[in-house]
Amino acid sequence: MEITTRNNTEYKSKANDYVHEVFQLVKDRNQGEKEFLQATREIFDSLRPVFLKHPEYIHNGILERITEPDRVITFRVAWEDDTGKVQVNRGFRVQFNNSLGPYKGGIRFHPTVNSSIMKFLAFEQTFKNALTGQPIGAGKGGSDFNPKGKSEREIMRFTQSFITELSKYIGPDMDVPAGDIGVGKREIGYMFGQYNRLRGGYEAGVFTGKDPNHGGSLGRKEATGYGTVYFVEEMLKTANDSFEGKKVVVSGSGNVAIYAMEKAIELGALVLACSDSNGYIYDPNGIDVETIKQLKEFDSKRIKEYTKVHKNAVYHEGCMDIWSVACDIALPCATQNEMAKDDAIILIQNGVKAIGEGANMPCTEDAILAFQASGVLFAPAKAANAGGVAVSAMEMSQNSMRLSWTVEEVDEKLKQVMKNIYTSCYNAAESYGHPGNLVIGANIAGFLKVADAMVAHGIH
Ligand SMILES: NC(=O)c1ccc[n+]([C@@H]2O[C@H](COP(=O)([O-])OP(=O)(O)OC[C@H]3O[C@@H](n4cnc5c(N)ncnc54)[C@H](O)[C@@H]3O)[C@@H](O)[C@H]2O)c1
Repeated sequence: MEITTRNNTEYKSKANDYVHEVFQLVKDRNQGEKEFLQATREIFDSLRPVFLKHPEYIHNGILERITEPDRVITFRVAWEDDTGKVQVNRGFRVQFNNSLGPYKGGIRFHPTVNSSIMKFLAFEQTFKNALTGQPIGAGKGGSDFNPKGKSEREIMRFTQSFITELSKYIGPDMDVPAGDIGVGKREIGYMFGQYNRLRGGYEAGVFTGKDPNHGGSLGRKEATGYGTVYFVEEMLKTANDSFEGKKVVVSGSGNVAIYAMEKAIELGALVLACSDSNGYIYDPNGIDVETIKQLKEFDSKRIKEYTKVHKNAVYHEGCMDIWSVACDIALPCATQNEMAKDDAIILIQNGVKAIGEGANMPCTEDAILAFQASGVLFAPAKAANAGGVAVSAMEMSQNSMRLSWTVEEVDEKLKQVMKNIYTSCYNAAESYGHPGNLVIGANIAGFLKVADAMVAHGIH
């Protein structure tokens, strides 16, 4: 494509046509994959101004290539339950883009896992990992296996079967998985053990999120939640504000939610509510994170048990109503599409000032638009929750060097990464004509890094 005059009307329409045509192509090729199409649509909308400045990306077909995964691996996972019955689940690994480094992204065990969800997560990961500034590509994997109600041995047998197949496609310089929903350090431990058994060696850098006692990084467990709060803190700073004295609501009570609450409290906030998939608790005295840790990390109990220890707290059945709790800052940290437009409107009416996405794509497109239209500060997931993968990349470095950094060293580096991410999102939004819009800023800043590497590596 020959483009000589930039920023003129003719070229503007060429850039728009390009985005429109490629989106049509993506839609036709990925019919019915609603989460994946939702994620691509958001990116495409943000990138229009980029193609106005950079016709070379059109010339190199970057949008067509960046939306097509390098490969999607689907496989059968057969395993035997405690009664001796054979069970079959489906396993996935989407290796989306390795222009910046080995594929990197978590593994999710949840009954809702399907091809669309895997692809959306891996696609988002492409931009997120680029934003960290570290040498990591992007992938995501998982299975529709439901760990709820399974015995420890069933989880081990399933995980070993899953990794026996996946081991053919991963490795420290090839693809480095980590945890996600339903996959914590216990499951990573089983995967790591089985992988090494199959390979007959000890490849420390093949998984991240390992136990710090054997190859994991200190500070990894806390990284996503802490990182989200560090990012929101930077965002608040530009509005001369902080977490001090703020009322905060956090959805979820898993890995991300727990450490987001912990850091917000450390910075002087009062966390009023948190949830699990059954319901939410409201504690007017402020959520006691140690009780949540005990319930979720050690006892595997439902969140309603919290009220047995804290008599002032109230349990509400149904997790979605958590957004009716009035707050200054809302941190959705549970799952995708958990905050819809109606929730956004209630939050806005209740005076919310800032939103930080700890989970991946927790807010629907309508909800984001409503926040932006009302001047609510909005921190998008691919920037705000990149702290987890950033510390995962630090785990890879430590494994390669065969040494361990202290928790303070890791936290300091994490803080710096989150500040850098904030600055690059902020600057990209400004230089492409959308000051303050961090959704657009994150998409553009992440895209530019990957796109430049793709151009440099030639067409393939
Ligand atoms: N763990 C990480 O390092 C990391 C990094 C980046 C992004 N994420 C994303 O953060 C989100 C949470 O991941 P996690 O690692 O904390 O998982 P987790 O399995 O530790 O916790 C998930 C929590 O959400 C709750 N939940 C599920 N559906 C819910 C709903 N509809 N409403 C309220 N609560 C609900 C579960 O009960 C659980 O408490 C996911 O979107 C994940 O992809 C995680």
